[in-house]
Amino acid sequence: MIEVDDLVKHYGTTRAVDGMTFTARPGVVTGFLGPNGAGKSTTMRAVLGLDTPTSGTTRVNGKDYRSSAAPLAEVGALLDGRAFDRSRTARAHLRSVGAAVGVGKRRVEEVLDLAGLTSVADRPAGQFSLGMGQRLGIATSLLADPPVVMLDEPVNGLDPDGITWIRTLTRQLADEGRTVLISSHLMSEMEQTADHLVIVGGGRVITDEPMDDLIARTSGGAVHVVSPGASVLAEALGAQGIEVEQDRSDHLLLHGTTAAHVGDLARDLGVAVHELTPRRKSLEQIFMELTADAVTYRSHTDTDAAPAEPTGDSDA
Ligand SMILES: Nc1ncnc2c1ncn2[C@@H]1O[C@H](COP(=O)(O)OP(=O)(O)OP(=O)(O)O)[C@@H](O)[C@H]1O
Repeated sequence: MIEVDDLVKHYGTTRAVDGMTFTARPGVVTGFLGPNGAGKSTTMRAVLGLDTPTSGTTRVNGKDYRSSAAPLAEVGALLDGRAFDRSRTARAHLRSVGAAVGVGKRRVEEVLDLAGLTSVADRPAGQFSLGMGQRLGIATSLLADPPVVMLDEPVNGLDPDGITWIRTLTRQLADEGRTVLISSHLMSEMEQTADHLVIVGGGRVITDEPMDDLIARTSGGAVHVVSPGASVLAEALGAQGIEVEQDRSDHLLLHGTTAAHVGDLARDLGVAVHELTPRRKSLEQIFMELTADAVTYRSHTDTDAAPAEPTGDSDA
């Protein structure tokens, strides 16, 4: 478990973290999201004792991480994916970290395999692509089999195969009962990876809740229906006080109801339904709305409704 309690970190006049409180729990993949400069990396560094808080506390499994006797066996962290000697091979790098933390060669081979690096294990890490470097960083973080894993932007530089690998790996780590805290800017990816979200802006928590709750809460209970009997359905639903939008003769958009209710009503009325879809907002849309006031660095071409990333799932 990672506990962050009223954490404050000032750099001169910059309030990098301004009263951050949240808990990342075991068995759950917690997504740590926020615009550039929101304070995510500073918080992660504070948890690892790499930054001294101005005030507030952080704890790992109930203790101050700085007092840990075996820190790498307690938290596996990826903060800077390129933090290794570039002239060393991946295998030599892992063996040297392994020797420092009391982990043998067999475990090195296991994490090389886990990270998909076995075939390039004897190449100098300096020749690695950004994605391979990320894989090596993650392999290093898992060497000592830690119960807590904290990854800052792990999918940076990874190709689709690597992104899928991170998704599967983080799920597996959480299913094994580990605490997994992962920051990312890729919302469509986080939507598929995280169970729980801590969204931050301006050094503070904006929302801290399960992903499904956040999406349901902010999507407003809309349902999309395609039916040859749309008008009959629209009349019956309207009579129940449900707000109905009919944009095409056979398409309805309903607000303040559920797919189950509409499906049951259609059955009672003997109306065929060809599509019945709860409308959910994409995490990208929700993130943009929640953090609009907290964005420090915004390009001049940004618009209010501009999911930059194709999610393909916004209205599914
Ligand atoms: N060592 C430092 N010295 C001075 N200012 C810093 C330092 N580290 C971070 N900051 C500032 O603190 C704020 C928070 O930075 P931080 O890197 O924690 O944000 P972040 O959410 O991780 O951002 P990003 O998504 O861009 O990585 C920023 O304004 C940043 O410029």
